[in-house]
Amino acid sequence: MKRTPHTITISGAGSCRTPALIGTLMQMKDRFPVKKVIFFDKDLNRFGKIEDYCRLLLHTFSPETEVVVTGDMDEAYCACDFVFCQMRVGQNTMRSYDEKIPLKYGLVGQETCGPGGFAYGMRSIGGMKEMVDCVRKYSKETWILNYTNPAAIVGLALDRLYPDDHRLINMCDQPYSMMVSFAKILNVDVKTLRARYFGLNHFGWFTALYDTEGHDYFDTLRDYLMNHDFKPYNAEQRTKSWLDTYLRVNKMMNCVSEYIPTTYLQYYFYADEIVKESDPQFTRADETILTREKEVWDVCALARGKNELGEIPVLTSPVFGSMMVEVAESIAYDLNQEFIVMTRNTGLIDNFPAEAVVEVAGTLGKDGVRGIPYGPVKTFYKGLMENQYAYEELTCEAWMEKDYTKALQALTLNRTVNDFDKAKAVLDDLMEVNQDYWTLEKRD
Ligand SMILES: NC(=O)c1ccc[n+]([C@@H]2O[C@H](COP(=O)([O-])OP(=O)(O)OC[C@H]3O[C@@H](n4cnc5c(N)ncnc54)[C@H](O)[C@@H]3O)[C@@H](O)[C@H]2O)c1
Ligand SMILES: O=P(O)(O)OC[C@H]1O[C@H](O[C@H]2[C@H](O)[C@@H](O)[C@@H](O)O[C@@H]2CO)[C@H](O)[C@@H](O)[C@@H]1O
Ligand SMILES: [Mn+2]
Repeated sequence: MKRTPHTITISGAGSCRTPALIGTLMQMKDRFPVKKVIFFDKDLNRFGKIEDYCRLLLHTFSPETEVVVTGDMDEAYCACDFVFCQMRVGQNTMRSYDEKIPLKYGLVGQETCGPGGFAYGMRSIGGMKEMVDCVRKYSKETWILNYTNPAAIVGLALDRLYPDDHRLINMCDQPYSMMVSFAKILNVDVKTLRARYFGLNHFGWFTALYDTEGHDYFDTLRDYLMNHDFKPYNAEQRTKSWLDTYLRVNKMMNCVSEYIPTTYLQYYFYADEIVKESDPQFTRADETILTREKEVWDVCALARGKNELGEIPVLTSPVFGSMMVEVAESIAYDLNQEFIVMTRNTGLIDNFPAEAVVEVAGTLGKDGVRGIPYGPVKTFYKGLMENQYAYEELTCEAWMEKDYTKALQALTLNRTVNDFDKAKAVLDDLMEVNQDYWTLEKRD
């Protein structure tokens, strides 16, 4: 049966992931056809680096698709079926501060974890609220598929701000990416793999892995990871920093091996070691500018002024882009495909607060996310999650109430910090450089 085509708005269209997202959308155009693509960014100069390439891909593979480029929020959000949201509020300039300021105090400097994730979260909540308010001014029907980070903070804040909005969905590609890597190790088709998983975003564990025929792969995979380096599915394209990030999954499993931890848990278990290995003058923000951004922009430059694709490569994204399109497809055509999803807990993890936003296996369909009940989690994991959830909750409350004390409490609770004085020092520095994005008031 022919599938109804949809109108999508890409928010944060200037992202260096957009060209590969469009390439993937074109690869999957029969599964999720698009009648109109609206590219929206607050910085159209940045989108300008990739605009000709994106237009050329759409023109080549789906000439019937209408293309709109706009810097006007109302035009972007007034009439779309789906928003694919991938904004980076503050762009790479602010990512760089997020990563470098904590390192000054011997603290983890990371995009989504620790003080950097806190500062980024405080920026993202504002940008996301502005977007959701604008979309909802026009329609309650539009699906908002959010990938903006830190998804844990953004997801929790949006759940608190829009508690009845089941068309507002937050996703992370990290569990998906790990499953693609597991499939490669096991030499099986990832489409046949199903997982059981629990945690918070960027703070979770795989606890089961089997295929649609019921073959259980978990013990085989665990044994493999106890004895072999964990490499991402696309190791040859990864920088050393990402390869090291995957290797610490082995390291974590050499201590506690009953489950498979997601990569970013390492920032909470090996904070000191990671800080020692970090260069405070050159962090991941610098690396992405010199690698991914440059490579993408170089390919896109080949399309400037061209009417035909010819030998210009079609960028695709087997994780970030594929997941986005599969999520939209599953919702649009009510396929109820399984993903690792973020959702309000409401008893899915039955010994964890009902109002937390957790990450578990679940399905996506016309009614939104349906989490699969997990059951209780064991004390070690529950303790870690409770601590992390308290940090996330205080971060959201600090933003909503502009409360300095709550921000300080949040940072002190964060396992990568754990020290009042360091928390205060890093908070004061972050607050200073984030003045245009968020403010806090001292009330004592
Ligand atoms: N959920 C996940 O697992 C996952 C995976 C990868 C990336 N991400 C996130 O996706 C986003 C994009 O990442 P990237 O590295 O490709 O970003 P990028 O820095 O290349 O591009 C982000 C774009 O967002 C734009 N932007 C900033 N504020 C905006 C706003 N209010 N409205 C619309 N656009 C705005 C910027 O101008 C920029 O062009 C980030 O938030 C990143 O953390 C999430
Ligand atoms: O440092 P970056 O910008 O390269 O990546 C930050 C993102 O990292 C995670 O996504 C990874 C994923 O874990 C990895 O396996 C692979 O597929 O690439 C993804 C990045 O494209 C994380 O989930 C994201 O939230 C981060 O933004
Ligand atoms: Mn993620």
